Amino acid sequence: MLKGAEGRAALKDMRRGIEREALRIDASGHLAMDGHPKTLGSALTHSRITTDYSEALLEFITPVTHSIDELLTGLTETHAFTLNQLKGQQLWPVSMPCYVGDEKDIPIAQYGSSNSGRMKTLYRKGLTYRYGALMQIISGVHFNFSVSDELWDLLYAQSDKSVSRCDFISERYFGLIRNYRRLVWVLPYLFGASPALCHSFIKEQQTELDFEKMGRGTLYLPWATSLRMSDLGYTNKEQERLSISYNSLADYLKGIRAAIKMPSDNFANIGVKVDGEYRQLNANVLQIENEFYAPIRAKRVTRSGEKPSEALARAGVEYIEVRALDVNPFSAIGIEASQVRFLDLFLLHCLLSPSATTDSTGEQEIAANLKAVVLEGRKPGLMLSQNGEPVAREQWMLALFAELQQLATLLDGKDDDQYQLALAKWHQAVIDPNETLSGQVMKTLADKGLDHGAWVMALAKEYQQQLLNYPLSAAAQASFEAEAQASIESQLQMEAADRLNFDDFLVQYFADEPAKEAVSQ
Ligand SMILES: Nc1ncnc2c1ncn2[C@@H]1O[C@H](COP(=O)(O)OP(=O)(O)OP(=O)(O)O)[C@@H](O)[C@H]1O
Ligand SMILES: N[C@@H](CCC(=O)O)C(=O)O
Ligand SMILES: N[C@@H](CS)C(=O)O
Repeated sequence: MLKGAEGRAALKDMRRGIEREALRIDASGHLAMDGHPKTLGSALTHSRITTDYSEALLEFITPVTHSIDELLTGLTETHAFTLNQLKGQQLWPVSMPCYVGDEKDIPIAQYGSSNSGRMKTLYRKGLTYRYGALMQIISGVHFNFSVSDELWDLLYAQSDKSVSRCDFISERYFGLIRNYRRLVWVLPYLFGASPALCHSFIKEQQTELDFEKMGRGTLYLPWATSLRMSDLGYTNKEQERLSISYNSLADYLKGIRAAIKMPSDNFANIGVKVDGEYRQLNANVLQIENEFYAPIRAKRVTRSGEKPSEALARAGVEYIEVRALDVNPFSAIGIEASQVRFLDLFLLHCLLSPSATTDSTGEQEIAANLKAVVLEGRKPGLMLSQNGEPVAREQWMLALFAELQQLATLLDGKDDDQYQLALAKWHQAVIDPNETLSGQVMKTLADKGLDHGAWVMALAKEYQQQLLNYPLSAAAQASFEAEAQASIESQLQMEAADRLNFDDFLVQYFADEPAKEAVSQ
């Protein structure tokens, strides 16, 4: 049905958005200790330049677009504008942080005196008490994705229409999510780029991982792909007991709603308000839904004051957020076009393939496969488990790539080869693990005989030059300057408009909305 011109056009018209995080560092490679530069505008209200956990952890957000070129050009322009404002500071171009002095010195992001701004900073203070600042300055790239309305029309027309179009879309996005979770290990295998880290990252952490040492201060695991996605990285054990279901939007919302109300003894021991001072938003397993660190999220753009789950309950799933990407060290903007095209194919495959619901056995298999690939994904002959049966990593990937090849050929049609070229590039990594990003990182460190930190510093400098030389148009420059100014005005207006005191604001935010079932539009 999708092979005809109409189906092909409907498939091709995907929409994408990228969020890229990067630490600001000084010329010696140490974490920048100054505040978010005023010339970048307000981190609270700017639509494209904000901060994540730390005042030094920049986050660049692209507007949603159908065009891959526009997506990556927009991301590049944001990087170039920002580098021009950083007065010699650079961006740390890998996921795992380095050269952090005392963890207590890591500045959490500040968003001003408005209630929303204070809530964002308090949330981050809670994350600090719960997980430590070092984990929270790990950087990632998030890939946001949706398919066209035309594709939904075609798929819905083919369905039995037993549910509304809106509910049909939500359930199909959850089918995508379930297939993605069964295959999520493919992403750290291909794109994981944190097989090594600076010993300073481990210093206080207990780890049973038997790291090997390289140079003066580099620790690595010989076959690792993404330590960022390991227990040492941007994950947390406390959330494993949540067992949030992806079998339907309704089940998912039930799980999320329960989690933000589930008390945690560990986090209660921190205290919520001690001697009149807040330490965290509350003592639940999740302070807010953002704290659920899953490798993929169902999303809908929220209205002002709306929680992510309320937006989903109001009008169903609008897009999905892939959160399993390390920063690509071989790109000045943290991601390259061939990765975007692979992700298009991968996510379309997850959407269009049959998708069984998952039970606890399936969840265990998903977790075991991911852990194996994160810690030793490049190991020759690595065996994984598919529907309870042992399968070699290479064999599973070859079967997957054969299916993606059909999609690539269909999307390219007669007049293009971009998807087939992208797939062919990453197919090399299926055959030879050295062609994966983590394989290339290890090869680079070995060839250059460099410490991880020294290599990353050299990259940071190279990308600084590249981005400072980027020919930012006068119009783009003016647009960034105007938005920076407007965002500062907007923050001041928010601060002036607050009527509630902070305590009452938090009470209102967490007030029990009548449970809204997932509704048809
Ligand atoms: N329909 C859509 N399809 C694909 N991408 C979308 C769609 N709508 C929004 N996006 C993208 O999703 C991203 C949203 O990022 P943003 O940081 O603004 O929101 P968020 O992720 O919900 O916020 P936070 O990071 O604080 O949780 C943007 O890159 C945007 O372009
Ligand atoms: N820094 C986290 C993401 C932070 C967040 O939850 O947005 C990462 O490495 O993906
Ligand atoms: N973005 C991360 C760190 S602030 C979170 O929402 O938890």
